[in-house]
Amino acid sequence: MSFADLKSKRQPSSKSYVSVLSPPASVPTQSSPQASRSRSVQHDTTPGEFYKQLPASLEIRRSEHSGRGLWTRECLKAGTVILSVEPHSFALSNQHLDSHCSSCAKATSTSPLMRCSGCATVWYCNNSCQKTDWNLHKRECSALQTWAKAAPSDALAVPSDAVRCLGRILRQIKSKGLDSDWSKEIQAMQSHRVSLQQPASVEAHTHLAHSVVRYLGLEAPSELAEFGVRSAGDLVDLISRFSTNTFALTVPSLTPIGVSVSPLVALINHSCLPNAVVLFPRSGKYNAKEPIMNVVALREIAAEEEVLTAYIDTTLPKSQRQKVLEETYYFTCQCLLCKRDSTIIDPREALWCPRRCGGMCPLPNEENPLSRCTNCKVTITDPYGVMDATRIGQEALDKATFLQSCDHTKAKQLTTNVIPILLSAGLTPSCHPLLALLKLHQSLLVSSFSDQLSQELLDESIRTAAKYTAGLSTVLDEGHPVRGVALAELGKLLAVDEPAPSSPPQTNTFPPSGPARLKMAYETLLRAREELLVGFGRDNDGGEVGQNVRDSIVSSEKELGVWTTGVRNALEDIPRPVRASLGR
Ligand SMILES: C[S@@+](CC[C@H](N)C(=O)[O-])C[C@H]1O[C@@H](n2cnc3c(N)ncnc32)[C@H](O)[C@@H]1O
Repeated sequence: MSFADLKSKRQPSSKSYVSVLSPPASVPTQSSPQASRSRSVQHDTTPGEFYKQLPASLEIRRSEHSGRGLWTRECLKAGTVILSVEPHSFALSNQHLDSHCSSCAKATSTSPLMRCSGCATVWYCNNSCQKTDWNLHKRECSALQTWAKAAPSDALAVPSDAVRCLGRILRQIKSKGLDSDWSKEIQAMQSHRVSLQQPASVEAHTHLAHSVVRYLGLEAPSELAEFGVRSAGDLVDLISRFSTNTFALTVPSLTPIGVSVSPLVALINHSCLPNAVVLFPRSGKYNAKEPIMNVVALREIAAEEEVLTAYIDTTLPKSQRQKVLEETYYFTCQCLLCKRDSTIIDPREALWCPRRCGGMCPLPNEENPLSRCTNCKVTITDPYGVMDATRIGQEALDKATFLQSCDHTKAKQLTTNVIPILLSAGLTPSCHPLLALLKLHQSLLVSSFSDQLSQELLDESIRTAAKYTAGLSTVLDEGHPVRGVALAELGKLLAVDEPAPSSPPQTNTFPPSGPARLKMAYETLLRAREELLVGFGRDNDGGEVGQNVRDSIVSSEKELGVWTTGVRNALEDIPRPVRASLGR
C-alpha cells in the first residue's frame, strides 16, 4: 500500500458503531419551540454504551441534517457546567511548548518549567507533572529525538501539534486495545473522507498522514494495523476525524495554545447563535487532572433542546463564517443568524449613518454598492471609498496577525495606522475587520507595557479596549466568555495606577482620571465578574479569570474606600457652611 494517494475510493466502512438507531423520540408538543426541530430527530442509544462520561442530563440523538448531537433531558440554567471531561488527547502548539507544561498545560507565569532531558522539547511544572506524563511521553520522547535528528532545519525540528496529538492517540489506541471504550469513541467520531474533494484539503490530509507515519517510526504500512489502521482509507478516516473534531486548547483567558480531542464533546453540533461554549476554565475546584474541558450553558437551555456550540468565530460576517464551515466541516450553516432576513442589518457589517441620526447602514459591497441608513434612509455618498477602506483593513489585519510574533513594532504600526482609516470611513466598532483590528491593537499595546509605562500608552490602551468591548457587546450575547474576558481586561486597565494623572482629575474625558477612573474600573470589573460567572460556569466560580477578577474587585473596593475616607477627612477640615453646601 502506498501513502502517496490517500484519497481512497473505498466506500465508507460498514463497521459503524453508531448505525443502530432506536425508535423515534417521544413526540414533543406542537407548542414547544423545539418541536419542529425534534420531529426529524431520533434517539441514538448505541453510542451511550461507550460514552461513559455522558451525564444523565444529556442524551445522544441523531437528526437528518446534522447527524448525531447532544440533547438535554432537563432544563439547564445559564452558567451551568453541562459537561466536564478530561480530553482524550491534547498537544501544545510548537510556540507554546517551552512556556506551558506538557502534562497539565499550565503557563510558566508562576514558576519556571523543567525541560525533559531526553528530547529537550517538552517542559513540565515539576517532577510530579513529568511523572504523570511519562507513560505517554516515554515512546514520544525517542520519536521526537529521531524526528529532530532527521530535520532539514531547526525550524522543522519539532513535529506540529497535530502530528504529536495524532501520535499520542494512535499509541493509546494500541496500548488500550481496539475494543476499549476509549478507542471506540475515537473511531466513532465523524469522518468526512467521502467529501474530501478540494485538492488543497486532499493535499493537507496526505501531508499530515505522511508526517504521522514518519513520526511513529513505521517502516512498512502493515505496521499500522496494530494501531487499528488497516488501509489508506482508514488512515484518511483518522485524519479526517481529527480535523473535524478537534478543539482549540486554550488558556483560561481564551488564547489558543494547542489542540485537544474529546469524542464526547465532539458530538455537539454547531450554531452561529450557540447556547453553550467549550472552554478550559482551570477553576482549581476539582482534583481532576488538568486540562479539564468544560461545556457551559450560555443561556437557559430548555428540556428537549439541542446543545449547540460555535465551531468558528461568530464575530465574523456570514460569508466568512460559512466559508470556514463549508471548507473545514463540510456543511452549510442553516442557523437563525445565517438564515436571517437580509434586510435586517447585521452589526458585523455596518456603518454609522453619515448624518449621525443613530441609525446604521449596511456595509456596501460590489454586488450591493447602494447603502442607506435603516433609520433616516439617507444614502452613503462614497460606497467605493468604504469598500477600499474595508479591503485595506482586511489586508492590514492579515499582515499584522502574521507579524505580531516576529515584528511587534511593525504590527503595531499597521494597526495604529489603519484603525483611524476604518473609523473615518464610518465602520461601527462591531464591524469586521475593525473589531478584529481593535482586539489585535489592544493586545499589541498591552504587550508593549514596561516599567516606564506612559500615561499616553495606558490611556490609548483603555480607549482601544473600550471600543473593542463596545463592539463585542453588539455581536455576542451577554455572558459570552469572550465578552467577560474583554470586560475584565478593560476593568484591569482602568485599575492600573496612572503614571501621570491629570491635576485636577478629569471627569469629562475618556478615560477619566483619579477617583472617577477607579470607580469606572470597579464597575467594569463587577460587570465582568457577572458575565464570567455565566461564560465560565457558576460552579467554576467564573474559572481562573473570574477568580482573578474577584480579587481585583476586592482591591479596587479597598482603594475606593481609601479615596472615600480621604475625601471625608478632607471635608472634615472644610468650614461648616461650605460643607453644608456640599450636602454633608
Ligand atoms: C464535531 S462533529 C459534530 C457531531 C456530528 N454531527 C456527528 O454525528 O458525529 C461536526 C460535524 O457535524 C455536522 N454538523 C455540525 N453542526 C452542523 C449543522 N449546524 N448543520 C449541519 N451539519 C452539522 C457536520 O458534518 C460537521 O462536520
